[in-house]
Formats: sequence, structure tokens, C-alpha cells
Amino acid sequence: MTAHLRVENLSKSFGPTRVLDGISFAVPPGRFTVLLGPSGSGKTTLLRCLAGIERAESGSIHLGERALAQGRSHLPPDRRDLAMVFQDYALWPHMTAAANVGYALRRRRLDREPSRRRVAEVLARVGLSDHAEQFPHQLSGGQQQRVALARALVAEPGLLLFDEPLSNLDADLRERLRVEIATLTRESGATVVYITHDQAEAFALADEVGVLEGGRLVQLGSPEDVYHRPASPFVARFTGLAGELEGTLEAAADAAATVTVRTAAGPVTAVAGGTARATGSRVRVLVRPAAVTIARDTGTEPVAARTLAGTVVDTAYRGRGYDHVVQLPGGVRLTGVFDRSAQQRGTAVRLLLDPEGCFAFPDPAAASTPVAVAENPEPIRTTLEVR
Ligand SMILES: Nc1ncnc2c1ncn2[C@@H]1O[C@H](COP(=O)(O)OP(=O)(O)OP(=O)(O)O)[C@@H](O)[C@H]1O
Repeated sequence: MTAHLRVENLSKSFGPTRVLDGISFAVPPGRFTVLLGPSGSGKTTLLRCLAGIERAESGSIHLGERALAQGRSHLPPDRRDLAMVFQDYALWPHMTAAANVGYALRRRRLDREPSRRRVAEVLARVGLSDHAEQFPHQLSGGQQQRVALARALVAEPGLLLFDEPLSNLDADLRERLRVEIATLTRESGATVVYITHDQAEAFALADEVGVLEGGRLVQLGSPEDVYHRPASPFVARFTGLAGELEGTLEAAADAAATVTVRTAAGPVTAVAGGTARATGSRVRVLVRPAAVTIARDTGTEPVAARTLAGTVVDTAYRGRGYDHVVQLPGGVRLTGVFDRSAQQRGTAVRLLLDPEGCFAFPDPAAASTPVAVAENPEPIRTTLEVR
């Protein structure tokens, strides 16, 4: 049964440390929410509260019409209509793969034959039909996690919880299992909460991403929202930056809420984040890697004023092309600057910054002394085209 998950004002402390601080969010039936946050932000504690392994001090958790936790009432894990997949698989070592999966059906009180058929069907769905009679120690990490996934899916719970299930797997396997989790959970119709500290994994899986910072849910939105409209520098940093430029706001926000910032590397147009709107104020421009392109001299188009000069300091082959590290005047380095062809170390390049991926936030940490800003950028005589 698909069910709506509602979490309201959930708080929890361990001794003097407040680990969850007024967390509220909802996951519509059958939707997949990923909670993303650094180590210690409270992800595991939140998931354990949803599972009923941990008790919150205040707040409530509802799944459909049922209160899983509210006030003093607290349903035990096995009465919550949920299943959980753990980072370390948590299989019974003395049971075969089939028995591990079948164990989750015991509450269904199915007859032997329907139960056996259901286990075989789910093991087939995770690609383990040939391994049903093997024990966990006879299976690879990826296979063990598939057994755990099958065990979670077999009883068709209303809520599926995932605690960093891909962390112990190598890169290739992570990607394959990620796709399987995405497809199998959606086929099952369960409502899903998945926690991770890996932003790429979060964006790839989620219908909605929530970002946790110090026990608070600081942003909740679609992956596109979080990527294009980070609510704070913390969210922007945690979800991937090429680099940060300090500067002074030169022109206030226009109708499109973009601002121009003078930085040591030259003028940069950015989306105004937070209250970074007053001319002359100190800001920090946070730049997404996808916003940076190496501009090329093709002799066909006039130079865009927003290109910045830089020097390639590193080049890394990435299969589809190359990631570059580019040093800008003023010392800032932008990393993850992608181009299909390799730019050799030491090459002078011009970078085009897409304002949609540049966010200007107030810079409370900036010194009160003015930053050295570039004089008017040198006149550029070439013409450029961006590939
Ligand atoms: N049982 C406990 N007793 C005391 N402190 C705890 C307990 N469990 C967690 N904490 C503390 O609560 C905070 C949040 O921990 P939690 O494991 O929820 O974070 P997390 O975001 O999942 O981190 P990680 O990714 O490292 O697991 C941490 O400071 C942790 O030390």
C-alpha cells in the first residue's frame, strides 16, 4: 500500500547535543525523497526515528492515517509497515539468500508454496535466482546488498528506508545498484526515504532532495531546484562547486534577480542569493562546475564581456572529455571545468560563466578592507564562440 509520510517538528538530543532540530517534511505516496547531509548532520538518527529504532523527544511521524510516533505513543519497528536497507547489508549470516528474504514474509503468514514463489520472484527481480541457496559469506558485497533489497521489497511495505546502501560498493557496482534501486522501488509503489552524503547519488535518485545541516532541514526541493536555487552557501557547497570568488556588488539585482559582482578575476554576473542585493556590499560568488565553459576563439562572434582570463593548471581525463583546474587572477582556482578536448597545463584560456550557475551570497566573513579588483578588463580583440 502506498502511503503518505508526514514528519512534523521532530526533535531529538543525545545528552546536551541537539541532533534533530524541528524537522518537518512530507513524502507523497510512492515518491522518492533523498536526505543529503555531511557526516554528523543527523541523517541516520532521523532514519532511525522513522524506523522506530530511535525515539524522538518531540514531534510526530504519520504514515497514511497511522501515527507511527506522536506524543508518548511510539509504534515498534515491526508494526510500522516499513522495511530498511542498511549500509552493511545486515543479513542473517546463518541463513541462505532465500531464507533471508523469506524471513521478511513471516508476518504475512503465507503458506509455504506462495511464500516460496514470492521469494523466487523477488530474487529473480534483483538478478539472484542462481544464488538463492547461497549464504551471505558466499556472496559478493553487491550480491549481499541485492539480497537486502529483495528482503525489503518482498513484503511490499508502504515505506522503504535506505541508509547509505551503496557506500560499501565500488564505483561500477554503485551505479548499477543505484539504477536497480531507482527502478525496483518505483515499481513497488512504496514511499521511499533514502539518506546519503553523496550529492551525485542524491540528485540521480531523488524526486525530492532534502539537505540537512546540523540537525536542521535547510532546503527541500526537486534536484533541479536545489542545484539551481541553493538556499544558502552551505547547500551550494555541499551540492558541488567549481570554486568561490570574493567581490563587491557593482549593480543591484535586476528584474531577473541577477547582480554584477566585481572580483579580482573580473566582472561576474550571478543570481542574487540571500540578501546580497545592496550595491557596494561584499559578496561571495559560488560557481557551479556546469556553469563554466572554456570559450574558444573562432573569429565569428564578438567577445562576451563576461569571459574571465585564466590559466590551466591541471587536466584530468574523464572518458567523455577532460576536467580542468583553471587558475584565475587573484589566485582562485576553478575545478571541474569540463571540455571535450584537453587543454594542456599552462595554456591561457578564457572562461564563460553562465549566470544561472553563479550565486552571489553576502560574505559576512570578508575583511572590511576592499578587495583588489581588476581594472577594466583588457580590451579583447579576438572573437569567441562557446562550444
Ligand atoms: N547513540 C548516540 N549517542 C550519542 N550521540 C549520538 C548517538 N547517535 C548519534 N549521535 C551523535 O549525533 C550526531 C548525528 O549523528 P548521525 O549518525 O545521525 O549523523 P549522520 O548525518 O548520519 O552522520 P554519518 O553520515 O557519519 O552517519 C553526531 O554528532 C553523533 O555523534
